[in-house]
Amino acid sequence: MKKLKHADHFDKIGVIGAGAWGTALAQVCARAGRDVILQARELDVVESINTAHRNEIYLKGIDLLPQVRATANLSDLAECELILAVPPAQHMRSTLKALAPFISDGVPIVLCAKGVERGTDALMNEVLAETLPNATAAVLSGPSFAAEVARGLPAAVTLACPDVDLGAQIIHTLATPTFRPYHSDDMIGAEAAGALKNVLAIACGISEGRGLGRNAHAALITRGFAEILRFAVALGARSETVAGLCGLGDLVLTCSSPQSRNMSVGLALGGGQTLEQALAGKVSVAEGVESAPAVVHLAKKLGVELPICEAVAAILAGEVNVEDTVSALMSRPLKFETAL
Ligand SMILES: NC(=O)C1=CN([C@@H]2O[C@H](COP(=O)(O)OP(=O)(O)OC[C@H]3O[C@@H](n4cnc5c(N)ncnc54)[C@H](O)[C@@H]3O)[C@@H](O)[C@H]2O)C=CC1
Ligand SMILES: O=C(CO)COP(=O)(O)O
Repeated sequence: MKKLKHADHFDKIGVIGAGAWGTALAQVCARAGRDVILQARELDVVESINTAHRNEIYLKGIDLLPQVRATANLSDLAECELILAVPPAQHMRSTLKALAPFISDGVPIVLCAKGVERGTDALMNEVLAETLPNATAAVLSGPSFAAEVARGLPAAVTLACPDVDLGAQIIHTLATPTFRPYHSDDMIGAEAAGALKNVLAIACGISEGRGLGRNAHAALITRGFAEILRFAVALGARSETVAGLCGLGDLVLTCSSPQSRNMSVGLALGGGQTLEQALAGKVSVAEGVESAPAVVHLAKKLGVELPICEAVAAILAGEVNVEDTVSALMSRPLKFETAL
């Protein structure tokens, strides 16, 4: 296999996964002047992007640049110098396995899913290490609703890559006047924060849907931030990462807008719907629903207490109701206000 030589930026970019975020990121690449190819599983998505320059299934009503080309074939990504992997977290393993025969040794893969794998409790970089051991990992995370990014509204995100030179190349590849990636070397912190904020957004949605008020909302965000910090640091991350865009930034965004799929699942649950009703008819993914049990399981292994995430997992599993959960959270032993 051919070894890649890194330049100042990458020109040929492959994006796997044409959901809302993969499509928006392909648009970012095109806007940055890169040669981008977007791989979709659904033939009607490929057709719609290549003919109407729209992804009407996952990113309705947004015009895409004609330079965003779609394909159903992973083999069309063979010449790409950089791959953005954007499937839902629970499908990252199968997606990377399917990609394996087509990519060059050592090709950098930017992991863009926010979640923890159920059954293994693996972060996405661990899934990558197991499926494509020769690939170089980076993580893209941060406050970035796909529709806003695709429209060209300003957004700033974290690009975490332990290889400083490679990280610099990736941010220069993706940066545009409206998309500003900041480089970090703390991949674990970015991944941990991205996975937990989705679970915490469900909690904020439940609170909002049940009419628990602004005080409860602020308390959930703040104590949720403490949970991210404990969890990330226990995994070996730095606390300053959690204070950045991929942590505090994304937590604030996702917990504050019904644009968030995770928050809207919470809103429905808080409003009295069952999980089945809340998810009915949705084509889009709410990662917190899938990741909550894995997050809680991994935290137990790490010896980290995550009362809010545990409460969300129990509500999602139908084990407890909202009222009893709120009472249980409020009657925990009183303590010093420390995050760690
Ligand atoms: N939508 C957003 O604003 C953002 C999403 N993300 C993250 O990006 C990841 C992907 O989310 P979205 O693009 O929003 O997805 P989406 O909810 O828009 O679409 C679902 C995606 O899942 C794919 N899919 C369904 N079954 C699959 C399977 N068996 N194997 C592989 N793929 C399958 C579909 O093809 C589609 O690409 C998630 O981890 C999400 O947290 C991150 C930042 C922003
Ligand atoms: O991760 C996101 C924004 O940064 C998108 O959040 P939702 O998946 O909850 O819509």
